[in-house]
Amino acid sequence: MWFQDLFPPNTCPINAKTNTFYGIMFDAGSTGTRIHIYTFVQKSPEILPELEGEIFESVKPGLSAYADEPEKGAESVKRLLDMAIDAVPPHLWKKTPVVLKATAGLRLLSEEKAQALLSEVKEVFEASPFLVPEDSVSIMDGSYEGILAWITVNFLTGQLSGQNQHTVGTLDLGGASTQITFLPRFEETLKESPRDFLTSFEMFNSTYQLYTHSYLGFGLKAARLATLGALNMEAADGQMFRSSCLPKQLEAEWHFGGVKYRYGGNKKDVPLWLIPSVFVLAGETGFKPCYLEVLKVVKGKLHQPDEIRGSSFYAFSYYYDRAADTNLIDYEQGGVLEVRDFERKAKEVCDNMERFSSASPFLCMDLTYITALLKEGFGFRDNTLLKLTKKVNNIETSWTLGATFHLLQSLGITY
Ligand SMILES: Nc1nc2c(ncn2[C@@H]2O[C@H](COP(=O)(O)OP(=O)(O)O)[C@@H](O)[C@H]2O)c(=O)[nH]1
Ligand SMILES: [Ca+2]
Repeated sequence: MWFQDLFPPNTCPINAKTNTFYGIMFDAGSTGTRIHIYTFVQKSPEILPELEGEIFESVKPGLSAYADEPEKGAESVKRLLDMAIDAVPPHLWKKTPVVLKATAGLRLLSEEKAQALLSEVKEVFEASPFLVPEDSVSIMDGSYEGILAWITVNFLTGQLSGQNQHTVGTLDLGGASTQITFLPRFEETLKESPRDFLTSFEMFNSTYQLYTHSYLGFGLKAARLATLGALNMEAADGQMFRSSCLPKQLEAEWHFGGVKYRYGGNKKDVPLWLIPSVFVLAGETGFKPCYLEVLKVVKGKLHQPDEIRGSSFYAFSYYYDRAADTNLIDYEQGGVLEVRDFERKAKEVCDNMERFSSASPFLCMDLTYITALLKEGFGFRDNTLLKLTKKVNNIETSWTLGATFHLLQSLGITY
């Protein structure tokens, strides 16, 4: 506006009562890249800034799909960044930090390919009018992914302010990795957990000692490959991977992380050695044989803290998507489920694959994996409650908000 050039931002009439500022956080996930543009309002210097709103947009595929053409990957980031040019008022561009953090997709690429992608993105940031902090483009450590998602959910549900803090644990199921995070209440948990599963984190003038772990290769899409016996096969082209979790007659192709995979159902005339599990017979499909196949991916591979068996958790990303796809929850509202609801739905889908064939051919495998991950992986009880949420107060439940708070704090923009 005309008068903005006449006044410094803080004394500008439009900002006379409050101080508005922005933060731009990119989530470079394994299945897509997303921009979150947050608006904060600082009403007075003594109190914490309030989150006023979020602009969110996403593109597919994720950066890791551009492993061999990093400039194209950076272009997808640039298109999203152009949205921020429109969203943030020009006089605040220079004060608005922009950061990208990549998760499991880039963790699984070679160091060289991942670095090429990151440096192309850095160039896009440096050519923009925004504040580019040091280390603005990086691969995030898995434990931060869990901590920051926990901060987001507990901030949005009001558990990080005031005296009576009843924090909730969080479960995130991505394409390539999965995270579990909670604040232990019992001494036993602290004693029995591997040291690198426990971490101290400071936020909003409090220190939280959290249990968190990120399991690389245990995201929903990586688990599909593991079930098919195709994980970490760089040259999978040509080979056919079969599973009793897929419709019997299916034969198709799938691209993930820049590799092409051929996969199909467990047909009767398939040679025995092509079937992934010794417990599964040729021609067999359905929940029982599928569960056996999936079980070998998770059983004995995850730490099971006793404390979580009876507590309830917030769950999002693919937990949410698959529950919504099968009408276990409302797509917009989310809902509360028990672990056994995923098992019931997995049985229904796997034992009637023809009926669900119009949905994704992986629906049976995905629901069975989620069931096995929750029960045999983390050791949850059948009646453990899961609160499935996509948004709280219209803000995405993503680690990106926690990361933005952390960023603003480290830049001294908030404290
Ligand atoms: N509600 C919501 N879901 C998200 C957001 N970002 C990613 N997801 C979900 O995350 C899942 C994909 O995981 P992704 O981040 O690509 O893989 P990762 O790198 O293994 O974490 C899908 O279920 C997405 O719907 C977000 O900001 N909001
Ligand atoms: Ca993710």
